[in-house]
Amino acid sequence: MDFSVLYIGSGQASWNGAVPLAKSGAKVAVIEESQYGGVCSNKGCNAKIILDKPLELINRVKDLQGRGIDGVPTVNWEDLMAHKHELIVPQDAHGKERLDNVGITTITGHAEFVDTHTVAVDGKTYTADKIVIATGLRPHVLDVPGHELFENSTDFLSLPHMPKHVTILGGGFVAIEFATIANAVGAQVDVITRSNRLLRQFPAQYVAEVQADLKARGVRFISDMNIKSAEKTAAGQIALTGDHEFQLTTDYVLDATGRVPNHDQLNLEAIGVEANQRGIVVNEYLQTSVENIYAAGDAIDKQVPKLTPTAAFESRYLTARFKGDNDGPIVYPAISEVVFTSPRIAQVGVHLDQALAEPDRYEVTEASYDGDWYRQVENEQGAKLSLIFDKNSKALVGAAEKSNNADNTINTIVPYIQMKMTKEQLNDLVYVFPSIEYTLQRRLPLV
Ligand SMILES: Cc1cc2nc3c(=O)[nH]c(=O)nc-3n(C[C@H](O)[C@H](O)[C@H](O)COP(=O)(O)OP(=O)(O)OC[C@H]3O[C@@H](n4cnc5c(N)ncnc54)[C@H](O)[C@@H]3O)c2cc1C
Ligand SMILES: NC(=O)c1ccc[n+]([C@@H]2O[C@H](COP(=O)([O-])OP(=O)(O)OC[C@H]3O[C@@H](n4cnc5c(N)ncnc54)[C@H](O)[C@@H]3O)[C@@H](O)[C@H]2O)c1
Repeated sequence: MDFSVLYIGSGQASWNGAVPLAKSGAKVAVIEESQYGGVCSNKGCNAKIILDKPLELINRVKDLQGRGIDGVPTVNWEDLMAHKHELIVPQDAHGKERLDNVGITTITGHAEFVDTHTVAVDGKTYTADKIVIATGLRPHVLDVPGHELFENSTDFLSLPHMPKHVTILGGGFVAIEFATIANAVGAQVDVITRSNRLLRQFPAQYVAEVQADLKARGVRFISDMNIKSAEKTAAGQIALTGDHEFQLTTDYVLDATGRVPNHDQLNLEAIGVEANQRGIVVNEYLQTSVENIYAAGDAIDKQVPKLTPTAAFESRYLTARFKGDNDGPIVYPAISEVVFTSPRIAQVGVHLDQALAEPDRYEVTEASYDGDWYRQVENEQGAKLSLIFDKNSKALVGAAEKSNNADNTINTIVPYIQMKMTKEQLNDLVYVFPSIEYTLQRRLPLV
């Protein structure tokens, strides 16, 4: 065999495990057909958070108007985009170097299976004892006449000029995060959804509040609407039609109707790897229906969120398994999530909606930060934290927050929940004062 382990794809689900595996002496190869480092590094999380940063700052400045700050700056989209390019363009080369530097063989091109131990790239074949499929997802394309006029998340993250009127199809992460950005940069934003519920992963109450906030800032929501067609107008705009004779003319359409697995381009049927429209089917060891072939990251059909930290966790799990350090099944920890709206919503552990629906099992305490002197240093209004306790064990089992600092608060809570920390242990943590963490600690039932 040419290699001990061969990874298809170079994203978070690949390099987080491949690098330590190679360092331990294994003969490792990574095949990448596009940019090294995958979606998060090149056209996902990293690029998005750069575009979000000025919004976050501006929101904080707005909250302090007349309280020490006069005047609100505006976003210069072209300069911001240049800053984004400067940081993101080198990621591809860095991603390859990270692999080359530890002796991993990098192969650039599209991989397809020949048999269960052999993969072909541009007519050349490579063999390996074990193969890890880490091929991720690509944007879904809404199947309507004229869809070629739509752009996707990758296009938006390199948009040279912000159009006057941006229309977004979908109500998930990408749709709402990018609606927040386009609105803050000054575009008229319309969000068209086929149902009336946005961001299904997050607590209904907090999502409704974020939506109301976006509406107040001028974002229009058109719900229960199926788009039927798109056409270019004589003036160069895009004319959309939908249910009940709906018509809308706009400058730009972002198709944010989800992401689909790339496994349809791997010749899996020929070698018997089972897959469906949600991803590759794996067992509790991340093993596919073919014994020596594994899968990790967004590529797999799984219940846990398809996020960067889960992809990295799975990659590290596989490395521990391949090295013989862990022969048990994958056990997912408490997984935290955040949506980068302004304010943000973040959560970890038991879902707030589930906890509210099961009052016999869970106790939920909701606290508004409006009366909290430290959080009011920033004068943010309407920030809220829900803590979820198991009624039997009294343990903290979940939390959700809506605030500008929600990601930080929830990160602080992650170890409390994951380590099942007791009241005594929580009481023993000494945080910096004043700080968000100190403020949060005071909300927990300590001694
Ligand atoms: C706009 C956007 C914003 C996001 N923001 C966040 C965020 O803020 N936080 C967060 O946690 N997650 C975020 N995500 C999700 C995150 O990017 C993914 O969960 C993560 O990238 C998954 O990593 P992966 O390695 O499984 O797949 P990917 O990163 O998709 O990597 C798969 C790689 O495989 C390659 N490939 C596919 N098929 C082949 C083939 N046949 N041959 C060779 N190579 C192939 C692809 O080119 C790609 O580079 C975001 C996603 C998007 C699209
Ligand atoms: N902050 C973050 O962590 C973050 C940010 C962006 C993306 N992501 C990840 O990227 C992935 C993709 O995000 P996304 O927003 O593209 O997907 P998503 O699944 O979150 O949202 C897709 C949206 O499109 C709608 N939709 C699907 N098919 C449709 C159709 N035929 N017609 C109309 N609407 C349709 C869905 O109802 C949903 O509202 C997710 O796995 C997410 O975890 C994470």
